[in-house]
Amino acid sequence: MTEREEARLQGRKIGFLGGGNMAEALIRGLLHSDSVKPEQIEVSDLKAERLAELHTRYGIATTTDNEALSRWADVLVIAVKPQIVDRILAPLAAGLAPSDVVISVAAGVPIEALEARLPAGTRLIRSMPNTAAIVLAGATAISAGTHATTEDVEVARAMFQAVGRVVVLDESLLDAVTGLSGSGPAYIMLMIEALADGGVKVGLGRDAALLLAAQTVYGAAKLQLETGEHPGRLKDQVTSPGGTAIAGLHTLESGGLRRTLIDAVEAAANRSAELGLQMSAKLRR
Ligand SMILES: NC(=O)C1=CN([C@@H]2O[C@H](COP(=O)(O)OP(=O)(O)OC[C@H]3O[C@@H](n4cnc5c(N)ncnc54)[C@H](O)[C@@H]3O)[C@@H](O)[C@H]2O)C=CC1
Ligand SMILES: O=C(O)[C@@H]1CCC=N1
Repeated sequence: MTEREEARLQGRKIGFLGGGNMAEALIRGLLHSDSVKPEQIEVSDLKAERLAELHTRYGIATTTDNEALSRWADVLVIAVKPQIVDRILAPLAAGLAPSDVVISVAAGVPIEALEARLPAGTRLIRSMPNTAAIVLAGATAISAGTHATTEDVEVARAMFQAVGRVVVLDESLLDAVTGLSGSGPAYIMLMIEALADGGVKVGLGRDAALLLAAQTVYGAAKLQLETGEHPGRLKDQVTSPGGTAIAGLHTLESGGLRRTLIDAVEAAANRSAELGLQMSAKLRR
């Protein structure tokens, strides 16, 4: 993150409404990256036990009062499950100032639906991060709401850039992002587990197999990101004529790995769109 981006977060009070997996990934990433101090973060949640855990781990303030959190925060991150977003928005109105920025991470909940439940003119950003934010390797897409300023987009960009990479996209593409990078860590974990199982099947110990599987996925991703080379070319560099890699690749092609991955992204994107329609209908009621 550049100094300019870091400066965008300086002194901002960031409130997380909902202290679950995604909120913790962002909090931990933000604190590890040193772009915010624990005094700049507060979390609200229904569960006192969960709040105590977050306080102990990160030294951040906590509350069970969502409205008090919205009063305190300059940047309010909505990090509850999509299904309950409709219930938590209206009570926040009294605590929101016109200069506050609201950032939603809720999968599938459209800007239009969120804005319908927030005070008129609320500066809103919709985002789709992923859990790799916890190790500063997140992938996030953000879209500006109707009243968000360029500066608001930059504040959101700085927040997510502190914990990984960011793209700014039109909202119409966020279901696609949810299907790919938002849900993607789950797909890759399945692959790491399966690769390690493969290693065990051919005689490796479980620990060595898991380490080699995870490091291979990490290294391959880093190789593509840092060289910017087409993945097909990088694949060819591993694949000698009549060699081992082509034998493995042939098996993956026979099993339909590419088609299955494409279908998985599409299925998750469709589910995100479906959730969005349900949420929109609920929020307009
Ligand atoms: N987990 C993931 O990989 C990703 C999640 N998201 C989005 O992040 C949001 C949160 O997801 P997770 O953190 O996975 O869920 P989670 O279930 O781990 O966390 C949600 C938290 O909200 C709290 N909560 C429930 N009702 C509340 C209320 N009325 N007031 C305050 N807190 C309340 C719960 O006690 C829980 O701690 C969802 O909208 C999801 O779509 C987005 C990208 C990736
Ligand atoms: O499955 C879910 O609801 C969340 C949204 C994006 C990733 N996981």
